[in-house]
Amino acid sequence: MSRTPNPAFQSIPIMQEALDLTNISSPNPEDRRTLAQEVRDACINVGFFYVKNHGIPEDFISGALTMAERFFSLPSEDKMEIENRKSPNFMGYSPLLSGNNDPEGGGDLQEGFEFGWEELEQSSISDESKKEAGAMAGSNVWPTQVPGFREAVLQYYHAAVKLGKSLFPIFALALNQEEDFFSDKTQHSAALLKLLHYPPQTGPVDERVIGIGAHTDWECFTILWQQPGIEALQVLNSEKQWIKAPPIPGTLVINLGDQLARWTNDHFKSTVHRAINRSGVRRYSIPLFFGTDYNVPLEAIPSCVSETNPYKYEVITAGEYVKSRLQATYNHH
Ligand SMILES: O=C(O)CCC(=O)C(=O)O
Ligand SMILES: [Fe+2]
Repeated sequence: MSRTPNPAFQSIPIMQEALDLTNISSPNPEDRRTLAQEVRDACINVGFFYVKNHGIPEDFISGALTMAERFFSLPSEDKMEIENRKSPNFMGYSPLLSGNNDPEGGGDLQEGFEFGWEELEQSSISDESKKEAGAMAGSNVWPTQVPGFREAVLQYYHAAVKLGKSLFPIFALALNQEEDFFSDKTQHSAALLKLLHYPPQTGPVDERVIGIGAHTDWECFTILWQQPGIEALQVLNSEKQWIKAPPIPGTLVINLGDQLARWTNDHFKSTVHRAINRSGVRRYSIPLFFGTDYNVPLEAIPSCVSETNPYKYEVITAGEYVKSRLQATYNHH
């Protein structure tokens, strides 16, 4: 694919008019292709876009938010029982300042709770499917102190995973590939959900310690729900300006991560972003990081490689890549 320089973006598409996902699984291929073209433009120019009619019911969102509020209000000792550093895959609770997404930073001023794929009905998880899902799945830890927590957050998770699964064919079309290009690579839903709580940051702010420091995401794409009414997220353009990506009611933000940048040899952008909560009140957000399966090698699609745009990345499996980034982020002390 040819590369033409693009001007620095000044706002996030499609902020005025979020991309309408009503046709995401339309039986009419033309509808899907039209959507894919819009996605393609956003992926090449910005790496971030808003979507509406995304299919996640509002009450699943409010259910997950309520549980996040209850969980993060627990005493620290309760939360530390499931600290992520006790888990081989960093599942569970990450306290304030325990993670550091920006190597130049002094820790992220957020606390989180992370988990991966799990059926709602616990009995139906077979050991075999856990094993195949690789080291990034199948070993969640749950707080025991908040009744209904697991069910409510898994309900949101499964709705968001469904949305993510229906986005993969659109990304494939946007890359001029067959719609099922990612199907064999996403059999086990390597999707990690993180509940995030950002306490307010008032007074003078040390730029090295903000809600989440400048970083890119590590998976293919992220489906991000932001709490309405509180601005925090900012996205870096090519002129090194921070562009606001405020919450817009009824929408979600989709942003690309490093795996899609690697699949496309940077044709699609994994764009640097950060969050700072200066609102004076607590802020919650819920990213779902959607990657390919653990053992899938991240190899550039041949049409994205040319003499003028040679291979940029060493091939590594999706799971090893994410795991190495988790280690770097949580072992920074
Ligand atoms: O809280 C947000 O708005 C962004 C979170 C984020 O970028 C992340 O967790 O990777
Ligand atoms: Fe992020």
